[in-house]
Amino acid sequence: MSQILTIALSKGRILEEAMPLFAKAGIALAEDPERSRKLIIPSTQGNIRFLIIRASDVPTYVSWGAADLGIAGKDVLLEQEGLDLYEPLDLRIGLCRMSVAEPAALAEHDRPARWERVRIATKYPRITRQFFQSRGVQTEIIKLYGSMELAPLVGLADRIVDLVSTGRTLKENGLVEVEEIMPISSRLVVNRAAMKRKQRCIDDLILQLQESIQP
Ligand SMILES: Nc1ncnc2c1ncn2[C@@H]1O[C@H](COP(=O)(O)OP(=O)(O)OP(=O)(O)O)[C@@H](O)[C@H]1O
Ligand SMILES: O=P(O)(O)OC[C@H]1O[C@H](OP(=O)(O)OP(=O)(O)O)[C@H](O)[C@@H]1O
Repeated sequence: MSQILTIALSKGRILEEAMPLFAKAGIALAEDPERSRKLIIPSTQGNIRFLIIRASDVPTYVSWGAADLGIAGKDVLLEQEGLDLYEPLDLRIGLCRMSVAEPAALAEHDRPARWERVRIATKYPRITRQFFQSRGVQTEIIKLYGSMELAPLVGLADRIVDLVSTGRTLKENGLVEVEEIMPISSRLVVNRAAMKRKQRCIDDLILQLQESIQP
């Protein structure tokens, strides 16, 4: 008898981009989570169910074993301390990059190689601290939960660290990307105990998803 697998993911872009991968593996959600208010959604394939949660909560559910697997951005995974998750697959969805950006006027005469002290607004204080520390730059970090692009426009910070994809959000707010910190994509993460207890089901799912990933 096959065991039940619980997969945690977030609504919005991850759900949108992950659904075609699951569909290629023969797995579909029984209800559309963008319409339903249900937080546990069964799949059409009996032994898999989905938990619909905030993107930044996915690692928590998986590391405590409340979900066996999850899909989370590398940004979210790197930002949370002390995670012990197995990360078997880069799903190559949610593709973007983590970058430092600043007002175009500042960028005209700014020299990133000469930064000594910067004031940065970001949702990612840990990644930001590590990046600037590795370059010997002192940071004052202002933690925000969204709309980082606003901060330099109203004097809350000189610069931001945020995700960039098309660059449209930066452009429409008069900001430019000055340094790329790292490329970002979403990963399949697995609870370590579940990996042992439900090894066959999880291995099968990993293999199926691997075949669905765009080269
Ligand atoms: N513009 C983008 N293009 C591509 N991928 C992105 C983009 N912005 C974010 N992502 C990726 O998608 C993931 C989920 O982003 P989403 O915007 O759905 O959630 P969120 O609002 O950041 O999370 P939370 O609700 O927990 O604050 C991010 O962690 C990141 O890996
Ligand atoms: O380069 P672009 O294609 O414009 O994408 C970048 C934007 O996407 C993300 O925000 P998102 O749309 O997820 O909004 P939120 O994080 O504030 O929910 C990110 O925080 C940027 O603001």
